[in-house]
Amino acid sequence: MPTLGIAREFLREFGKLQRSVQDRVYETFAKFEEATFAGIHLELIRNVRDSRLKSIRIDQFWRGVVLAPTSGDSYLLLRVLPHDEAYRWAQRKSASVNRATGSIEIRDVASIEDRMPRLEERAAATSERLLGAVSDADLRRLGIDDQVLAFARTLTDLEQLETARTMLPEPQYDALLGLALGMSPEDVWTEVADTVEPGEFDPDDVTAALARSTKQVVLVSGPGDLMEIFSYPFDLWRVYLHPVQHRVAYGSFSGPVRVTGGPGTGKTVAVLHRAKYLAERSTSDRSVLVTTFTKTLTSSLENQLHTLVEDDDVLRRIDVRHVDQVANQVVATEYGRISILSADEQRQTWRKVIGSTGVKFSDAFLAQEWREVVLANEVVDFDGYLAAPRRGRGRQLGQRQKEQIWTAIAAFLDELRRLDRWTYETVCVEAARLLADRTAKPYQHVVVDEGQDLGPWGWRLLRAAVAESDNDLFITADAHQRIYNHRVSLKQLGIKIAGRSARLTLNYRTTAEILGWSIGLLRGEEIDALNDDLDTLAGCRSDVHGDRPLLRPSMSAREEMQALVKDVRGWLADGIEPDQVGIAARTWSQAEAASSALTNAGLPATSIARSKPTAGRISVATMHAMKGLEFRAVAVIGLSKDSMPFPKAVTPASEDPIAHNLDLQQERCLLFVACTRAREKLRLSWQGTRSSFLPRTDG
Ligand SMILES: Nc1ncnc2c1ncn2[C@@H]1O[C@H](COP(=O)(O)OP(=O)(O)OP(=O)(O)O)[C@@H](O)[C@H]1O
Repeated sequence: MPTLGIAREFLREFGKLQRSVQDRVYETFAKFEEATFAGIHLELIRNVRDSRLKSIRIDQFWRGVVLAPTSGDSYLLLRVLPHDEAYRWAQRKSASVNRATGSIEIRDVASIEDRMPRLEERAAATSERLLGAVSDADLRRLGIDDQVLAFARTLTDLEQLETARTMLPEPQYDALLGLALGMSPEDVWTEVADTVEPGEFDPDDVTAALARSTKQVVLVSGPGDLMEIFSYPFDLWRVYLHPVQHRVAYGSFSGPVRVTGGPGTGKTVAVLHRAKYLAERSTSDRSVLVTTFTKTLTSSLENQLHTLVEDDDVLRRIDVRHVDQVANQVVATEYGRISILSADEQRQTWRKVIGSTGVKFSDAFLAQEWREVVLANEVVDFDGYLAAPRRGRGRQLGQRQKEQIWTAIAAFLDELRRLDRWTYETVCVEAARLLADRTAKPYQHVVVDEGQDLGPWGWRLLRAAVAESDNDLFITADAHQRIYNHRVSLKQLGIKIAGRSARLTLNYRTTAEILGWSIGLLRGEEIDALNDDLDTLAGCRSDVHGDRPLLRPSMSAREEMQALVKDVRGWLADGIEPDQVGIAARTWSQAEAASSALTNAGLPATSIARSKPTAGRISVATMHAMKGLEFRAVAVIGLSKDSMPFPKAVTPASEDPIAHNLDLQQERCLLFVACTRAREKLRLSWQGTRSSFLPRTDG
């Protein structure tokens, strides 16, 4: 029976073809099961370097380029292009089998040859080498062959490598990029090894190579499968996972697992598949909790689970709710309905306490001290407070000051009790206490997305909600996207992940240009990764290329809004649907202003603080609310010196230098989150002087 493979890279292009051409592509290949390709009629291409590359007629103008090995019955569809372009494309390419992974790879052999003399000339002028620290033996072990090795040895900077991306065979490019971005050969090997089956590879056996090429090729098992793939060319995550995603989502583990990875590397996708895997093996309803920290994210997880899981019985076993909802339910079941203080009411309560006790600290300082020292360390009395570590707090306090603070905190808690009111934190603390005493836990498995933003009280609750057992907790997190100042150590919270960590590095969302630019915003920041270790973005990369981010200065707020309306119109005119456009602002009032400007200009816009992203409407939101979402085009507005970092969110250095630096880091992370929501277009604007976070030049 013939095997048909579709190059994943082609699928993205397929999604952009006209509907009529897409239909013809489907019709051409839907017959593959009944006819061998000899029957479908492959045409020879003249002057081709690799005679296994043939053309197939799609319609009068369009041709497919197919890799059709001389023996066997396997075929790989590589491209669909207008006739002449398809021929030119094929004439420059050749196929091979990677030595390390055994997977199929396509290279632009003609361009590599064309590029070599210039690179050699430049290399002769300097002793600098991009991969000078890596030995030939390591490169070969990672699958680099003779031609690519010679090429790699001439490289003197990262840009030369990046511009060669479309020429080099993908697995070899990935390995070189990982090394160039600072990964060790061992780390690169760990990634490569995930895709390798032990044994020798026959370089001529294309059928076996296709089966091994899960990263590059989607294998089609029949017309139904083909229809499914062509119907969701952008939703491949439902069916085909990166090997690391697959290993973590479909493996069995003897305890909690942590998956880290930069933005867009498929952590949420891993969460969704994990929930499906666990629910399929579970027997009772609502036994798998899928959770995160906000309402918008929770509803987005719920929608995606409905896309992934078709069986209603399996869906019923999954309970999607955010951590505060879980806590609320536990506490309300015990005590009846509870009432939570709003942020404003909390501030007023602190101020009242300051008035009655006469302490000389601000309400913000006391609230932080309570959360980050008292609650984080489960302090219950003054002696405990004296002994507690003050992680992330820089201001030194003497015994007398601590006495004052403790008096204020005790008065605040008395006031909560007197009013019979709660805060989100106290609900979590109480829920964790109630659950810790129970042997029958509410869940068999807990799956957490965006774990970097849960506070210690949230983690204690989740730990108490599931018994310590195999596959108890599955956690994804990216500390670079931490937008609330919670610094936790999972180890200290009783969540032991030693030996059960994985890192995702391939970004599926954002173009390399947007990702690289956004990573630049965080350069030099040391960011801890939930477990007393540092997180890293080394190796985080994207294979898709596009425009560089656009920086748009304005003289006034009015001018900034006018330019925004103009650029958004341009995106819509280019065919980007309104619901694929996101506008992010640092503050609520900036978001409101943008929403009004767009609406007044007749463009459909919705503020997603009030409702979910809506079909047919542009989403406008604060950067916080953008978390976890993605859009084809994103405008980040209001990036003036006075708004970003947002002064109210930054503790003055004079009050607490450590908190000051952490607050600045958090503001940078927030901008990073907003920028990495963009798939293809990113535009940043400000009025007057630009934020110090932005590069000084626009190039
Ligand atoms: N294996 C895959 N194949 C194709 N696309 C994928 C794959 N995994 C994820 N994606 C796509 O990549 C994009 C980002 O995925 P996802 O939201 O899971 O990333 P993330 O790491 O959770 O991102 P963030 O931390 O920035 O919110 C989504 O559009 C998703 O559909």
